Amino acid sequence: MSRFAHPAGDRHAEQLPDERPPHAPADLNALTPALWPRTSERIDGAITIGGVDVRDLVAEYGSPLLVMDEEDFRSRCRDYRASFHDGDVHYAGKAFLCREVARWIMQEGLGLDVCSAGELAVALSVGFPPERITLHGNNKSVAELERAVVTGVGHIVADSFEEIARLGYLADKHGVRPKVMIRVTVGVEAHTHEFIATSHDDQKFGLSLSSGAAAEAVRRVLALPSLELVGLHSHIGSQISETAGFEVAARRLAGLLAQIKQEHGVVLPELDLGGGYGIPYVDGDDAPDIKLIAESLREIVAHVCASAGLPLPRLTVEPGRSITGLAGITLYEVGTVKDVEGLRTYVSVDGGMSDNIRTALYGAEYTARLASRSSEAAPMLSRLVGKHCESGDMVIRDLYLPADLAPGDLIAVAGTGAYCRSLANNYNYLPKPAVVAVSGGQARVIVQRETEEDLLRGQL
Ligand SMILES: Cc1ncc(COP(=O)(O)O)c(C=O)c1O
Ligand SMILES: N[C@@H](CCCC[NH3+])C(=O)O
Repeated sequence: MSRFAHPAGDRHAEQLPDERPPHAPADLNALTPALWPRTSERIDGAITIGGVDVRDLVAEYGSPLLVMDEEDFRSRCRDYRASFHDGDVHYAGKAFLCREVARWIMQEGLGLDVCSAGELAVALSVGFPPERITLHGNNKSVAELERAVVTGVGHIVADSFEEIARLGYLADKHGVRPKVMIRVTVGVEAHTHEFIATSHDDQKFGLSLSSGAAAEAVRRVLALPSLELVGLHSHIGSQISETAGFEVAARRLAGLLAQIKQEHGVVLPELDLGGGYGIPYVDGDDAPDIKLIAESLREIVAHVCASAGLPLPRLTVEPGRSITGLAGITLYEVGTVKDVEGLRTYVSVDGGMSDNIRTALYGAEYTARLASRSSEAAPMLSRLVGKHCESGDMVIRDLYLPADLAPGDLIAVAGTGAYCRSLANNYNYLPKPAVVAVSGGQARVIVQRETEEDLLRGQL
C-alpha cells in the first residue's frame, strides 16, 4: 500500500479514534539500511555519513543542514545505468538540482530532465551537454521553448496543441529541426497521493490517449516539416511502489506506436516511460526493484512492438526521487521539548515546513533518529514540529524518540534528498539551509545557506 493512498486532507484531520500511532521501534538507535544513505553508520553513538560525524557537520556549517551522501547518489545513478544498459536514464532535476548535482549527473553519464528555463540554466552553467537534456512542462513559455530550440536541447516534450504550433514557428524562425515527443496521458490511475498522480484523464498534464487528443497531436507534429517527431512520453505519477501501473502505461504507449505505424506508415524510434519509482520512507514501505522493472518494461514493449511488426524502440526512464531521495538527510537541532500531558511530546526543531513541506502538503511520512548520540532511554511518543506559525508545520506527525531528548540534541531525518530543497520556501523569512556533500570523510558546501541579505535582496 502506498504511503499516499489517502486523498489530500485526510491526514490533516484530527487523528481518528481507531488510528493508533505506530508502535515504538525495538531499537531507537538503529539505522535501517534501506532507509538511510548507503554510507551512514553510528560510530561512538553519533551518526556519520560519508565518513563525517553529524556533530562536526553542524558545528562547521550550522543547522538545519541538508547533507547529501555523494557516494549514495552516484551509486544509484550507476544502478540505473546498469539496469537500463540498452536505454537512456535521465535524472529528473525537479527532485533536487544544483550545479554540483548537475555535474554528478553529467559525470555518471545520465541525461537530465528540466521543466523550466531556470533548471535549464543550472544545467547549462556547468557545461551539461544540451543534447542530453529533455525539456518538459505543461505550460512552457515561448521564451523557454525558444531557449531550448536555440540551445539545441535534445528533446522537447510537447504537452499541448498550442505548444506544437509554437514549436513549429520557432523551429522555422531559427532554421533548426528539434526532436519532439508527445506527452501522452495513458489513463492509468496511479496508486499514490492525488496531487502527484499524473496519468488519469482529469488533470493538466499531457494529451489523452482515450479521447484521441494524443493521436491528433501526432498528426499535427507530423504535418510540420520543421519538427522531428521521435517518440512518445508518459509519466504516470510519483512515489509509486506497485509496478503494475508502469507496465500498463508501457503497454498502452507501445500500442500507440503501433497505431501510428498503421495510420501514417511512420516508425517512431523512442519511448520515454517517465519516472515515479517510489522509495521507502518508513519501515515496511515497499519500493520497486529497478532491475526487475527494467526487465519487465523492456519485455512488454518488445512484445507489443513485435506483434505490430515494429522494432524495439529505445527506452528512456526519468527517475528523480529514486536517485536522490535516500542520498539526503536533514539535520536539525532540538530547541524545545514540550510534554502535552496524556497526549504526546512536541519536539520543536529549527526548521520545518520551509525546508520540508511534504508532510504538510501530502501527509508524507519520514523516519528520524537522535543523531548526535545514542540513547538507551525509553521511547517517547513525539511529534517532530518546526518553528513556523502554522499548526500544520510538522516534519513527522508521529514518531518515537528517546525520553531523555533535550535541547541541543541533533535529529536526523532520513529520505529528504528529493522534493525538500526543491520545494523549499522562505515562510516566516527563514533562510533556506545550506546543502553539504559528504564523501570519503570530507564535507563541502554545494549550496550556501541563505543569509538575511539574501532575504532582503530586491526589496525597496
Ligand atoms: C515528466 C516527469 N518525469 C520524471 C519525474 C520524476 O518523478 P520521480 O521523482 O517520482 O521519479 C516527474 C515528476 O513526477 C515528471 O513530472
Ligand atoms: N513534489 C512531489 C513530487 C512531484 C513530482 C513531480 N512531477 C513530492 O514531493 O513527492
